[in-house]
Amino acid sequence: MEKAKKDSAYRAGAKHITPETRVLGVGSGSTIVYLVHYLRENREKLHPDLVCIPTGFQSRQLLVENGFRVAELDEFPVIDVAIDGADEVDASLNVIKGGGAAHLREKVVASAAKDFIIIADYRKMSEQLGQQWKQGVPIEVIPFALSPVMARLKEMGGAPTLRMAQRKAGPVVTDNGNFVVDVDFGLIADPASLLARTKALAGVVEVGLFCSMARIAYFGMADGSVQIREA
Ligand SMILES: O=C(CO)[C@H](O)[C@H](O)COP(=O)(O)O
Repeated sequence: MEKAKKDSAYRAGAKHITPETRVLGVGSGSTIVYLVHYLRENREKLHPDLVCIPTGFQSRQLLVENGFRVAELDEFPVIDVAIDGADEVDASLNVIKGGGAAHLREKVVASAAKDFIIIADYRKMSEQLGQQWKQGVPIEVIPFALSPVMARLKEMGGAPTLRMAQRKAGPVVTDNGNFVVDVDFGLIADPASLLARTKALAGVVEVGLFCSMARIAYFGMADGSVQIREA
């Protein structure tokens, strides 16, 4: 599995991070660690003034520890390329993200990017969302709105669960001070419609459905190959 993650990250890095890439969005998760390894091992191929915009605390730390310059969107509101992991990717390149509770900032960074690329291992590849990722769609909710949002999600046919922290009593609290509700909607026939309906609920800050955003996805496969899906 680690090899598959590394293969996808290195292939995408070699293809999409060129000497012209000045501002790079760097996502979150375990696959992204390999992208930072790629950057570390290929410094001579990078823009001399490369600036990285991390999507959260984890990738920020990782980039700083490896000697890369990190900045905020205030300073660099337009990103050349953003690369991020995924929890599931369907045949049309709709993506579920938020397994690491970072999808709000991940979506902001992806939206600011001229090009958004996904890296993942083969477990994330599916035909329809909900096939592989059984944990549900991550939805970031302000704590004040938790109960009404949970009730509305049930009315919409979902099975919501408040994500609980490990090694801390109580719920997961995001980098933005909010809660995450994982909502099982079964197989998702129309991700864009589900995104619109869930995002419209008062108190929902962001939904971990990324529709019509990714241009290309790289999947590291069990046999050592890398499969590519393009929008
Ligand atoms: O969306 C994310 C975090 O919110 C991650 O990108 C997603 O969970 C994939 O993580 P990993 O690379 O560890 O499988």
